[in-house]
Amino acid sequence: MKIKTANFVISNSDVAKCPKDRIAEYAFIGRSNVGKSSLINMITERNKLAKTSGRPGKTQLINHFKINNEWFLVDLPGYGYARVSKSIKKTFQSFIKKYFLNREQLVCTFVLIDSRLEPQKIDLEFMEFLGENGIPFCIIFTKVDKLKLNELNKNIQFYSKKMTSTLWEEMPQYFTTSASNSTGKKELLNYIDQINNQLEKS
Ligand SMILES: Nc1nc2c(ncn2[C@@H]2O[C@H](COP(=O)(O)OP(=O)(O)OP(=O)(O)O)[C@@H](O)[C@H]2O)c(=O)[nH]1
Repeated sequence: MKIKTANFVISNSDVAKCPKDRIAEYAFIGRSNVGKSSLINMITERNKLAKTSGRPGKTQLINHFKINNEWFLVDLPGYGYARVSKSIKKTFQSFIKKYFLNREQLVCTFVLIDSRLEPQKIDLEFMEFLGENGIPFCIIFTKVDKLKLNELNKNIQFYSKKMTSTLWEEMPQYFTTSASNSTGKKELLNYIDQINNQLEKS
């Protein structure tokens, strides 16, 4: 898929105020600082579509971007940012939960995981929440340029073992990406394209 247009539509914290268009929606979420904004900019080839910084926790709203006038890319707040207050955390969690439980247009959620880290409780719990509620998701292992290939494979294997030894029958579909060298861009966009084509036919 070639990204021809990528337009910011709206930011808010209320799922009822999200765009009404009945087009496929793909959400991106992960722990603060996982590289979500960088990934969004990499796949859309826009330097500043999503705001990046070394400071974790800037994305605090549900941000809708319309891609090629065909689908929505949604940039969600990072979870697990320790420096926000407990009450802010609670509000985050409740509006994010509402988004997932109520957004009918959502066809796939991409859960971003830093490829260098061991499985984190907060990510596993979040995927559990998605699974329990029948919300389809894939994993994206980010920042793979920071690892050697054998280290990356080892980490993914470890992740897969952890998931399949708990709640999951198999490792969910996953992608490996780097915003530094565009690894994974084609695969991710092809995957979205494939789903969009299937939806168009059905
Ligand atoms: N080496 C490398 N660094 C990356 C990559 N992606 C992001 N980074 C760096 O990681 C830091 C966080 O990146 P962001 O894209 O702002 O992360 P975010 O997940 O949007 O952050 P929040 O707003 O906290 O949700 C920045 O310093 C980026 O330059 C990557 O693929 N490779």
